[in-house]
Amino acid sequence: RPALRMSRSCVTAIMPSYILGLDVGTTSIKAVLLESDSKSVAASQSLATASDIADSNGIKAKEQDTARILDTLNRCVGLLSKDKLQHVCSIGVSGQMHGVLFWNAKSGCDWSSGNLSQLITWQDGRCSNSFLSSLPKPNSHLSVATGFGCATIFWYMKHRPEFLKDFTVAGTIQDYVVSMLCGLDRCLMTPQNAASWGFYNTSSGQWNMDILNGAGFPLHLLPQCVPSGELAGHTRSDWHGIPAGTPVGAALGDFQCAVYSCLSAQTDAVLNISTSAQLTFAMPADFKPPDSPQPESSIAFFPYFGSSYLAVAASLNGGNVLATFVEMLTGWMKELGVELSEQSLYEKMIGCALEQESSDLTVSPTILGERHDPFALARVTNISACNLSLGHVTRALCHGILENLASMMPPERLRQAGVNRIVGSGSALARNEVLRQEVERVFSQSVVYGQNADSAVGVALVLCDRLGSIDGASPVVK
Ligand SMILES: Nc1ncnc2c1ncn2[C@@H]1O[C@H](COP(=O)(O)OP(=O)(O)O)[C@@H](O)[C@H]1O
Ligand SMILES: O=C(CO)[C@@H](O)[C@H](O)[C@H](O)[C@H](O)COP(=O)(O)O
Repeated sequence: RPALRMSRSCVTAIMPSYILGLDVGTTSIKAVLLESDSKSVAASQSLATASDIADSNGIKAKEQDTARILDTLNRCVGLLSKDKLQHVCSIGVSGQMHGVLFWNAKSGCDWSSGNLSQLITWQDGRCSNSFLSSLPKPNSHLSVATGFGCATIFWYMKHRPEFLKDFTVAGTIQDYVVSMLCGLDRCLMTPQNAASWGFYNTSSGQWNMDILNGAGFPLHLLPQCVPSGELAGHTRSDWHGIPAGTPVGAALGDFQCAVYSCLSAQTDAVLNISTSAQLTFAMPADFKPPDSPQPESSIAFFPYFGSSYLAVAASLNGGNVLATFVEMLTGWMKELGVELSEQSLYEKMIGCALEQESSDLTVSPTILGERHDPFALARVTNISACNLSLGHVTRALCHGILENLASMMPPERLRQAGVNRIVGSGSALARNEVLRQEVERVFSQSVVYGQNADSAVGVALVLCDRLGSIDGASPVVK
């Protein structure tokens, strides 16, 4: 619905305004334009970043090429209509949690600045269990796992201290994007992302300064926290036609934003499957997390907005399991001298598995282990001569992904929490009918699929609901 709206310094013609929602995912960038009055999606684009870097040092590193991510982000936004971009009234950014990249404030505020590290992602495996147990115990209800920002920084302190000396700022990839857009000389981080780094107390809203200081941690690399849903600043220059001075929200977690895009009732749970997978429900408003970490629990309590929490089974093994299978097939076919695009492989796999309604092949698909059980790697059992077709294997993989999630968050646990419906989100689920069938098979609750349910839409909705589209909403930091 077009509206007469105040725009920066003048009253402009009747023209809808939009909120740009960006999600920097592990596999792809998503960009949506949300019409701010109707809250409907006016346009969306998605591009794979193809940014994974091979682990050349054998340390189980999982890094991504930051320059490629940023280039993909710029290309993705560039695919949206220029006309609409000129009417963007605020920008929200979400992205993959837990990971860390480093930059230099002095050379910063420039997309192409030289002194920028690669992104060490949530899938990184360099922090062994013995290394993690050598770290101080956090004052938080969340335990620290490999791939968490603070654990990664501790790893650099021990193994490559000289590396850290080159950088003055650290943050998640989505924090970096916000810093660049606003020209910030430091990193502002919301509790959603801070909690995902470890050594952050969600009740007090503070980093574990004393504990970290006592362990010699470089405190200057800790971002400054701002509440989830607040502004971080304004764009410092024109960006793809979006005028300078446009308000930008402090970056949020992709998981919370996916939930925000489709959680409408206390009796709903949200199942998001993208590269990873999360099954979550909202805790009652008066819920307080436990005092200390529970590393063996498959359910964690992550901060949502204000003082509310989400109970989540955050599986490290979601769409990436299928992506790894596709990669394996591609590698084998290459060795055999056959070529088939990724897209056709997915189509054929899904097609074959739809024909194969069930399989007695059993796949436990935890190729990355799980945070509560890092040593339980994937297994294939019950192999017979009759269950090795592409249909059987794909069906068993998809079933295994859902069985694993259900073992982390059993249907009975959902029932006890009053959940009677599961809302599906995420593009791995949206693009894979076999996964959807398996959700419906494994969980007894009814299942619906959110339209436009993903993090980019969620973060745009947050901006829409929390800040309105009124120009000049005051930022936390100017
Ligand atoms: N052509 C395809 N058909 C079906 N599923 C796909 C296809 N391409 C990728 N996927 C799935 O989507 C997942 C990535 O989803 P995406 O939403 O892009 O992730 P993220 O939000 O983590 O960046 C992959 O891990 C894979 O399982
Ligand atoms: O692990 C958690 C929460 O602990 C996840 O919810 C978190 O979003 C993910 O680890 C990463 O952010 C990756 O998300 P995605 O790229 O799979 O969408």
